[in-house]
Amino acid sequence: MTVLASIRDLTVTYRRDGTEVAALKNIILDIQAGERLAIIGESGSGKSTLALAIAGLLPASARIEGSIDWQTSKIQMSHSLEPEREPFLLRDNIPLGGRDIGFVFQDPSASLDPVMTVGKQIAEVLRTHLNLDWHRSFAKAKTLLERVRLPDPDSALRAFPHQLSGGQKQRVAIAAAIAAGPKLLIADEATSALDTIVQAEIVDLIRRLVAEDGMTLLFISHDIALAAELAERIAVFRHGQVVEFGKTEQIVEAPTQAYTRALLDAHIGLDAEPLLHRSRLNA
Ligand SMILES: Nc1ncnc2c1ncn2[C@@H]1O[C@H](COP(=O)(O)OP(=O)(O)OP(=O)(O)O)[C@@H](O)[C@H]1O
Repeated sequence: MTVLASIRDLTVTYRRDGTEVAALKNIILDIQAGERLAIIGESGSGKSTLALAIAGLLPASARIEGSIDWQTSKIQMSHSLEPEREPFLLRDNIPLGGRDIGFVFQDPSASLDPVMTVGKQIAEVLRTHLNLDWHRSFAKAKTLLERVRLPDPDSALRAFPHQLSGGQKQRVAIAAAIAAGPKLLIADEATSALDTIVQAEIVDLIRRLVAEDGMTLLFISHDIALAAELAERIAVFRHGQVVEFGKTEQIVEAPTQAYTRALLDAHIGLDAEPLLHRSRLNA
Protein backbone atom coordinates (compact mmCIF):
# COMPACT_ATOMS: atom_id res chain seq x y z
CA MET A 1 0.00 0.00 0.00
CA THR A 2 1.13 3.55 -0.69
CA VAL A 3 1.65 5.85 2.23
CA LEU A 4 -0.34 9.06 1.88
CA ALA A 5 1.21 10.86 4.84
CA SER A 6 4.19 10.00 7.02
CA ILE A 7 4.00 11.64 10.40
CA ARG A 8 7.32 11.66 12.21
CA ASP A 9 8.05 12.84 15.76
CA LEU A 10 5.14 15.26 15.65
CA THR A 11 5.01 17.31 18.83
CA VAL A 12 2.47 20.12 19.24
CA THR A 13 2.59 22.48 22.19
CA TYR A 14 -0.03 25.14 22.88
CA ARG A 15 0.76 28.24 24.89
CA ARG A 16 -2.05 29.29 27.20
CA ASP A 17 -1.89 31.94 29.94
CA GLY A 18 1.88 31.73 30.11
CA THR A 19 1.91 27.94 30.48
CA GLU A 20 2.57 25.29 27.88
CA VAL A 21 0.30 22.34 27.12
CA ALA A 22 1.87 19.46 25.21
CA ALA A 23 -1.07 18.25 23.14
CA LEU A 24 0.90 15.77 21.02
CA LYS A 25 4.18 14.13 21.92
CA ASN A 26 6.44 12.50 19.32
CA ILE A 27 3.69 11.00 17.20
CA ILE A 28 4.86 8.51 14.60
CA LEU A 29 2.10 7.39 12.27
CA ASP A 30 1.71 6.43 8.62
CA ILE A 31 -1.62 7.03 6.91
CA GLN A 32 -2.02 4.62 4.01
CA ALA A 33 -3.63 5.88 0.81
CA GLY A 34 -7.21 4.66 0.57
CA GLU A 35 -7.51 3.32 4.10
CA ARG A 36 -10.11 4.10 6.75
CA LEU A 37 -8.12 4.97 9.85
CA ALA A 38 -9.72 5.82 13.19
CA ILE A 39 -8.09 7.90 15.91
CA ILE A 40 -9.72 7.22 19.24
CA GLY A 41 -9.15 8.33 22.80
CA GLU A 42 -10.77 10.22 25.60
CA SER A 43 -11.32 13.97 25.67
CA GLY A 44 -8.06 15.92 25.69
CA SER A 45 -5.95 13.05 24.32
CA GLY A 46 -4.89 15.13 21.31
CA LYS A 47 -7.14 13.74 18.56
CA SER A 48 -8.34 17.10 17.24
CA THR A 49 -4.84 18.55 17.46
CA LEU A 50 -3.62 15.73 15.21
CA ALA A 51 -6.44 16.40 12.72
CA LEU A 52 -5.70 20.14 12.68
CA ALA A 53 -1.96 19.52 12.28
CA ILE A 54 -2.59 17.23 9.31
CA ALA A 55 -4.92 19.77 7.72
CA GLY A 56 -2.51 22.64 8.42
CA LEU A 57 -5.13 24.38 10.54
CA LEU A 58 -3.38 24.70 13.90
CA PRO A 59 -3.60 28.14 15.51
CA ALA A 60 -0.56 30.40 15.36
CA SER A 61 -0.12 29.93 19.11
CA ALA A 62 0.79 26.28 18.59
CA ARG A 63 4.45 25.26 18.40
CA ILE A 64 4.93 22.43 15.94
CA GLU A 65 7.95 20.13 15.81
CA GLY A 66 8.55 17.07 13.66
CA SER A 67 7.31 16.48 10.15
CA ILE A 68 4.38 15.39 8.01
CA ASP A 69 5.55 14.20 4.60
CA TRP A 70 3.01 13.81 1.84
CA GLN A 71 3.80 11.19 -0.71
CA THR A 72 1.23 12.15 -3.26
CA SER A 73 3.09 11.73 -6.49
CA LYS A 74 2.64 7.96 -6.37
CA ILE A 75 -1.13 8.16 -5.89
CA GLN A 76 -3.20 7.19 -8.84
CA MET A 77 -6.25 9.26 -9.63
CA SER A 78 -9.46 7.37 -9.10
CA HIS A 79 -11.35 6.54 -12.27
CA SER A 80 -14.46 8.02 -10.68
CA LEU A 81 -12.94 11.50 -10.75
CA GLU A 82 -14.83 13.86 -12.98
CA PRO A 83 -13.11 15.60 -15.90
CA GLU A 84 -13.05 19.07 -14.39
CA ARG A 85 -11.41 17.83 -11.25
CA GLU A 86 -7.79 18.84 -10.88
CA PRO A 87 -5.12 16.21 -10.44
CA PHE A 88 -3.90 15.82 -6.89
CA LEU A 89 -0.90 18.07 -7.20
CA LEU A 90 0.57 19.62 -4.14
CA ARG A 91 2.35 22.90 -4.04
CA ASP A 92 5.61 22.52 -2.15
CA ASN A 93 4.33 19.10 -1.14
CA ILE A 94 1.81 20.66 1.24
CA PRO A 95 -1.83 19.76 0.67
CA LEU A 96 -4.35 22.54 0.31
CA GLY A 97 -7.18 22.46 2.84
CA GLY A 98 -10.59 22.33 1.18
CA ARG A 99 -9.17 20.96 -2.04
CA ASP A 100 -6.80 18.14 -1.08
CA ILE A 101 -8.17 17.64 2.42
CA GLY A 102 -11.87 17.79 3.28
CA PHE A 103 -12.77 18.46 6.90
CA VAL A 104 -16.04 17.64 8.66
CA PHE A 105 -16.37 19.01 12.19
CA GLN A 106 -18.60 17.97 15.08
CA ASP A 107 -20.95 20.93 14.86
CA PRO A 108 -22.26 21.55 11.34
CA SER A 109 -23.80 24.87 12.44
CA ALA A 110 -20.33 26.16 13.23
CA SER A 111 -18.89 25.13 9.87
CA LEU A 112 -21.78 26.51 7.78
CA ASP A 113 -22.38 30.21 7.20
CA PRO A 114 -25.82 31.02 8.69
CA VAL A 115 -26.58 33.83 6.21
CA MET A 116 -25.61 32.06 3.00
CA THR A 117 -27.78 29.53 1.18
CA VAL A 118 -26.65 25.93 1.17
CA GLY A 119 -26.23 25.99 -2.61
CA LYS A 120 -24.01 29.06 -2.54
CA GLN A 121 -21.78 27.61 0.19
CA ILE A 122 -21.09 24.47 -1.80
CA ALA A 123 -20.79 26.42 -5.06
CA GLU A 124 -18.17 28.68 -3.43
CA VAL A 125 -15.97 25.64 -2.75
CA LEU A 126 -16.28 24.58 -6.38
CA ARG A 127 -15.54 28.05 -7.72
CA THR A 128 -12.55 28.48 -5.43
CA HIS A 129 -10.90 25.12 -5.92
CA LEU A 130 -12.08 23.91 -9.31
CA ASN A 131 -12.42 27.29 -11.06
CA LEU A 132 -15.95 26.55 -12.20
CA ASP A 133 -18.35 29.36 -13.16
CA TRP A 134 -21.44 29.94 -11.03
CA HIS A 135 -23.76 28.04 -13.35
CA ARG A 136 -21.64 24.89 -13.31
CA SER A 137 -20.91 25.30 -9.61
CA PHE A 138 -24.62 25.32 -8.76
CA ALA A 139 -25.30 22.36 -11.05
CA LYS A 140 -22.55 20.41 -9.34
CA ALA A 141 -23.72 21.55 -5.90
CA LYS A 142 -27.10 20.01 -6.69
CA THR A 143 -25.42 16.73 -7.71
CA LEU A 144 -23.51 16.77 -4.42
CA LEU A 145 -26.72 17.31 -2.44
CA GLU A 146 -28.17 14.30 -4.27
CA ARG A 147 -25.06 12.27 -3.43
CA VAL A 148 -25.43 13.03 0.28
CA ARG A 149 -29.13 12.06 -0.04
CA LEU A 150 -30.80 15.29 0.99
CA PRO A 151 -34.52 14.70 0.45
CA ASP A 152 -35.24 17.64 -1.88
CA PRO A 153 -31.96 18.90 -3.39
CA ASP A 154 -33.64 21.69 -5.38
CA SER A 155 -35.15 23.35 -2.32
CA ALA A 156 -32.09 22.50 -0.22
CA LEU A 157 -29.96 24.55 -2.66
CA ARG A 158 -32.03 27.62 -1.76
CA ALA A 159 -32.34 26.83 1.97
CA PHE A 160 -30.43 28.50 4.78
CA PRO A 161 -28.73 26.21 7.33
CA HIS A 162 -31.26 27.01 10.10
CA GLN A 163 -34.01 25.55 7.93
CA LEU A 164 -32.40 22.10 8.06
CA SER A 165 -32.20 19.48 10.80
CA GLY A 166 -28.88 18.65 12.50
CA GLY A 167 -28.44 15.53 10.38
CA GLN A 168 -29.30 17.41 7.17
CA LYS A 169 -26.83 20.17 8.06
CA GLN A 170 -24.13 17.55 8.57
CA ARG A 171 -24.98 16.12 5.12
CA VAL A 172 -24.50 19.62 3.66
CA ALA A 173 -21.18 20.01 5.52
CA ILE A 174 -20.06 16.65 4.10
CA ALA A 175 -21.13 17.72 0.58
CA ALA A 176 -19.02 20.88 0.95
CA ALA A 177 -16.08 18.89 2.35
CA ILE A 178 -15.98 16.49 -0.62
CA ALA A 179 -16.92 19.06 -3.29
CA ALA A 180 -13.40 19.68 -4.57
CA GLY A 181 -12.55 15.98 -4.64
CA PRO A 182 -10.14 15.74 -1.70
CA LYS A 183 -7.92 12.69 -1.41
CA LEU A 184 -8.20 12.77 2.38
CA LEU A 185 -11.43 13.25 4.32
CA ILE A 186 -11.06 14.07 8.01
CA ALA A 187 -14.20 13.55 10.10
CA ASP A 188 -13.59 14.95 13.61
CA GLU A 189 -16.36 13.71 15.91
CA ALA A 190 -18.61 14.28 12.90
CA THR A 191 -21.46 12.25 14.38
CA SER A 192 -21.06 13.04 18.08
CA ALA A 193 -23.72 15.77 18.18
CA LEU A 194 -26.33 13.61 16.47
CA ASP A 195 -28.80 11.09 17.90
CA THR A 196 -28.03 7.41 17.48
CA ILE A 197 -30.14 6.77 14.37
CA VAL A 198 -28.87 9.84 12.51
CA GLN A 199 -25.36 8.97 13.67
CA ALA A 200 -25.60 5.55 12.00
CA GLU A 201 -26.94 7.16 8.80
CA ILE A 202 -24.05 9.63 8.67
CA VAL A 203 -21.52 6.83 9.30
CA ASP A 204 -23.09 4.90 6.39
CA LEU A 205 -22.95 8.01 4.22
CA ILE A 206 -19.27 8.63 4.99
CA ARG A 207 -18.44 4.98 4.27
CA ARG A 208 -20.25 5.11 0.91
CA LEU A 209 -18.73 8.42 -0.23
CA VAL A 210 -15.22 7.36 0.79
CA ALA A 211 -15.61 4.15 -1.22
CA GLU A 212 -17.16 5.87 -4.26
CA ASP A 213 -14.47 8.56 -4.47
CA GLY A 214 -11.54 6.41 -3.40
CA MET A 215 -10.77 8.79 -0.53
CA THR A 216 -8.61 8.10 2.50
CA LEU A 217 -10.58 8.55 5.71
CA LEU A 218 -9.33 9.80 9.06
CA PHE A 219 -12.21 9.17 11.44
CA ILE A 220 -11.77 10.81 14.83
CA SER A 221 -13.98 9.63 17.66
CA HIS A 222 -14.09 9.01 21.38
CA ASP A 223 -16.35 6.02 20.63
CA ILE A 224 -14.36 2.83 20.04
CA ALA A 225 -17.43 0.87 18.92
CA LEU A 226 -18.32 3.45 16.27
CA ALA A 227 -14.71 3.56 15.12
CA ALA A 228 -14.65 -0.24 14.86
CA GLU A 229 -17.69 -0.17 12.56
CA LEU A 230 -15.99 2.09 10.07
CA ALA A 231 -12.23 1.79 10.30
CA GLU A 232 -9.78 -0.82 9.07
CA ARG A 233 -7.11 0.37 11.50
CA ILE A 234 -7.37 2.11 14.84
CA ALA A 235 -4.81 4.28 16.64
CA VAL A 236 -5.51 4.71 20.35
CA PHE A 237 -4.39 8.06 21.75
CA ARG A 238 -3.79 8.91 25.39
CA HIS A 239 -2.21 12.06 26.84
CA GLY A 240 -0.96 13.10 23.41
CA GLN A 241 0.68 9.78 22.58
CA VAL A 242 -0.20 6.71 20.53
CA VAL A 243 -0.58 3.91 23.06
CA GLU A 244 -1.76 1.24 20.63
CA PHE A 245 -2.08 1.01 16.86
CA GLY A 246 -3.25 -1.87 14.74
CA LYS A 247 -5.93 -3.51 12.67
CA THR A 248 -9.44 -3.05 14.01
CA GLU A 249 -9.84 -6.78 14.66
CA GLN A 250 -6.65 -6.89 16.67
CA ILE A 251 -7.50 -3.79 18.70
CA VAL A 252 -11.00 -5.04 19.49
CA GLU A 253 -10.27 -8.72 19.89
CA ALA A 254 -6.82 -8.74 21.48
CA PRO A 255 -5.77 -5.31 22.74
CA THR A 256 -2.29 -5.33 24.20
CA GLN A 257 -2.72 -2.23 26.36
CA ALA A 258 -4.74 -2.02 29.55
CA TYR A 259 -5.97 1.42 28.46
CA THR A 260 -7.46 0.04 25.23
CA ARG A 261 -9.08 -2.76 27.23
CA ALA A 262 -10.55 -0.16 29.57
CA LEU A 263 -11.99 1.77 26.62
CA LEU A 264 -13.55 -1.44 25.33
CA ASP A 265 -14.90 -2.35 28.76
CA ALA A 266 -16.29 1.15 29.23
CA HIS A 267 -18.43 0.77 26.16
CA ILE A 268 -21.81 -0.05 27.62
CA GLY A 269 -23.06 -3.46 26.59
CA LEU A 270 -19.99 -4.06 24.49
CA ASP A 271 -19.83 -7.57 23.18
CA ALA A 272 -16.68 -8.35 21.19
CA GLU A 273 -18.46 -10.80 18.90
CA PRO A 274 -21.06 -8.49 17.32
CA LEU A 275 -18.55 -5.63 17.23
CA LEU A 276 -16.14 -7.73 15.24
CA HIS A 277 -18.88 -9.23 13.14
CA ARG A 278 -19.99 -5.76 12.09
CA SER A 279 -16.48 -4.56 11.31
CA ARG A 280 -15.86 -7.63 9.11
CA LEU A 281 -19.12 -7.10 7.25
CA ASN A 282 -18.13 -3.55 6.53
CA ALA A 283 -14.58 -4.28 5.48
N1 LIG B 1 -6.15 26.20 21.06
C1 LIG B 1 -5.70 25.63 22.18
N2 LIG B 1 -5.02 26.36 23.09
C2 LIG B 1 -4.53 25.79 24.21
N3 LIG B 1 -4.70 24.48 24.52
C3 LIG B 1 -5.38 23.70 23.66
C4 LIG B 1 -5.92 24.24 22.44
N4 LIG B 1 -6.55 23.24 21.78
C5 LIG B 1 -6.41 22.13 22.55
N5 LIG B 1 -5.71 22.40 23.66
C6 LIG B 1 -5.32 21.44 24.72
O1 LIG B 1 -4.57 20.40 24.10
C7 LIG B 1 -4.92 19.12 24.62
C8 LIG B 1 -5.44 18.21 23.52
O2 LIG B 1 -6.66 18.75 23.03
P1 LIG B 1 -7.44 18.14 21.77
O3 LIG B 1 -8.61 19.02 21.51
O4 LIG B 1 -6.48 17.90 20.67
O5 LIG B 1 -7.92 16.74 22.35
P2 LIG B 1 -9.12 15.81 21.87
O6 LIG B 1 -8.69 14.40 22.12
O7 LIG B 1 -9.51 16.15 20.48
O8 LIG B 1 -10.27 16.21 22.88
P3 LIG B 1 -11.84 16.42 22.58
O9 LIG B 1 -12.37 15.07 22.19
O10 LIG B 1 -12.36 16.91 23.89
O11 LIG B 1 -11.94 17.45 21.49
C9 LIG B 1 -5.94 19.40 25.74
O12 LIG B 1 -5.24 19.49 26.95
C10 LIG B 1 -6.51 20.75 25.34
O13 LIG B 1 -6.98 21.44 26.48
